[in-house]
Amino acid sequence: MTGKLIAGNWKMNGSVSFATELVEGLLERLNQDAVSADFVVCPPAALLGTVLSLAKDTDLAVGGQDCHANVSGAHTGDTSAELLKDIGCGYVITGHSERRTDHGETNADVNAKSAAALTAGLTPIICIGETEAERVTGDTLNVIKTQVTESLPDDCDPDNIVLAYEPVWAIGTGKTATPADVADVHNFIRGLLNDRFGEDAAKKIRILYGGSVKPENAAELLAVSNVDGALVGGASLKVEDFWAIGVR
Ligand SMILES: O=C[C@H](O)COP(=O)(O)O
Repeated sequence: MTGKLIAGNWKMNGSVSFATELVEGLLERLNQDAVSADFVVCPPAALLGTVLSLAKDTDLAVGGQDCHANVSGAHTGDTSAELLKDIGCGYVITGHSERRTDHGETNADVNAKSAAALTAGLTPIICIGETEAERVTGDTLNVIKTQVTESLPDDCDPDNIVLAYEPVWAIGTGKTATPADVADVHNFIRGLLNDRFGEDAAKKIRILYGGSVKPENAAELLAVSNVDGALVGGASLKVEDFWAIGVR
């Protein structure tokens, strides 16, 4: 692990002109500022070609928002991890709560997709997080434990995975978990990773926080123990805001 990882998930937003302007803005800043954070953008699949051609041979990494667990085959509308790797991606988001909800993805699905990503040579950003109902009933840590246990592939290499803790109730709502809440969950996740991989290996795994991260709260959240970066939705669509989250 080096600096913080700031990942932008554009979700189903953007256009060719939007992507061009945003990526050019990021590259301009990457060229000018001394940056310790690593930046990755995850545009919709249809914009990957545009973004990859702009980001080629730069420090801006690019990722997909999902991949299929299979290498190829009759899976209309899906994209394999191999293809993402082939076109130049370095990352892929797996198990985002919107895919778990919209497409019924289970921990087993997320595990299989993450394994496919690793096999293809991509770094999966594996998303976990409790719903509001689970939080209210005090089940947060149980849910997190199950998700971490079941979503991470058996033989995954800690060097090549990223976790993202995103409380579902904080996504796109403007509600953010308090630094104390984030610390509790991130420290708990680190403990689970320590148990599974051993402390030396587990410390290589970056644990991102996601859920209404913006320039105004980024410094506080990124200063929390075991918060190694951010997975940013809405604020990643504005170059000034996305940049300000990672460079302060
Ligand atoms: O993947 C990103 C997260 O879902 C967070 O989205 P948000 O920053 O719009 O709350």
